[in-house]
Amino acid sequence: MKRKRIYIAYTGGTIGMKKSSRGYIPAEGFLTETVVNNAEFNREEMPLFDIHEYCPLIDSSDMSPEHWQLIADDIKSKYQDYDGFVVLHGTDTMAYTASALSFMFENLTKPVIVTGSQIPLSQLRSDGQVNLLNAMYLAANYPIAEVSLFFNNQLFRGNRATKAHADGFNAFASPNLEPLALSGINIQLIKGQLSPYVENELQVTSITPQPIGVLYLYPGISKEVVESLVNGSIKALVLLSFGVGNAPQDPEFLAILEQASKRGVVIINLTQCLKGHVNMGGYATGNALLNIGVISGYDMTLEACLTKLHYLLSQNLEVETIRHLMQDNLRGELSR
Ligand SMILES: NC(=O)C[C@H](N)C(=O)O
Repeated sequence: MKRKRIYIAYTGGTIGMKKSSRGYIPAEGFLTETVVNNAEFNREEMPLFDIHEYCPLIDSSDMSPEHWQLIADDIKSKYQDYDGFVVLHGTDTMAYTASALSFMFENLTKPVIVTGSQIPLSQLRSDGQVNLLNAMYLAANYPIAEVSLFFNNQLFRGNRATKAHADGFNAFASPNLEPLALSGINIQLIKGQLSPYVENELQVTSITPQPIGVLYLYPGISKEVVESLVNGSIKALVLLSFGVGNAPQDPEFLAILEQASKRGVVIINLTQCLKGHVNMGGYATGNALLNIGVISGYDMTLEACLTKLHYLLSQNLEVETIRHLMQDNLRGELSR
C-alpha cells in the first residue's frame, strides 16, 4: 500500500527546545534533525513526512493572530499535497491556536492535529516522541475531518481543549466534551464524537487582531475596574461570571455593561467553572445580565470564545449577526 504523506508545520514550543542560561529556548534545526534520524519515525507503518521549520521558532507565549494566519495559510498552500497535517506548537497557548484554526478552516476533509510536549525531546523522559508519533499516525490513518489536539494519549476537539495542568503530562482537558479518540494498546475512536465529513471546497477565513476585553468577576470588584476595561475601545467583552452565569446585581455595574452593549460591544457570558453551561435563566443574578443584552457563551472554553470572536469580528458582519453566530454551534465548539 502507498505510504501516506504528512506535513508537519513546526512553529516552536518546548518539544524542540534546549537549555540555555535563561531557561529553555527554541533551538533551530534540532527537532527536525532528531525526528528525521529517529528509526521509530521512519518505520514502514509510519507515514512519510516533511517538516517545515518556522523562522523564528517561538515559545507559544509569543503567539498572536498573525501567527494563526501564517499557519492557516501554510496548511492551505500544502492542502492538496498531503494526507494530513500536524502542527507542532508550545503547550501554553496551544488551545488558542487549535481553536483559532478550527474557525478559520471550513469544510476540512483532512486531519489537522496540533501537538507538542511538556519536556523537550532533548531531555530525559520527554513526552515529545509519543505525542508526535501518535499525532502523525492518527493524521495519516483516521478520518478526522477537523482541527484536533493530541496530548498524553488523548485526541481532543481543538476548540474544546484547554491547558489544565502546568507541569503534568496530562496538560490538556476537554471539560465539556469527551475526547474524540483514546490511544491505548489500540486506538479507539469515541463513537459519534468526530465531526461529519463534508465534501465541499476548503474555505480559509482570514483573522486580524481584535480589541477584546476579558473581565474576570470577583466579589467586591469595583465599578472603576469594570469601567476602565469596558469604556476603552473594545469591540467585545468576555465576562467570566459565577456559577451558571451570575453576576452582582449592583445597578452601577449593570449600567456600565448595558451602555456598552447599546454602543455595540458584544458581551458574552462564560462561567468561571471549568465544567458546565451558562444558564442566565436560572437565577435573578443571571437574568439581570440577559436583560441588558449580555449573550450566553453556553459551555465554550475561553479559548474558543476569544478566537471565535476574532474570527467573526474579522469579517464584515453586523453586530447583531455576530451576537447571533456567537450563540450558534459553528464547529462543534458549544453544546446548547
Ligand atoms: N510545554 C511548552 O511547550 C511550554 C512552552 N512555554 C510553550 O508554550 O512554548
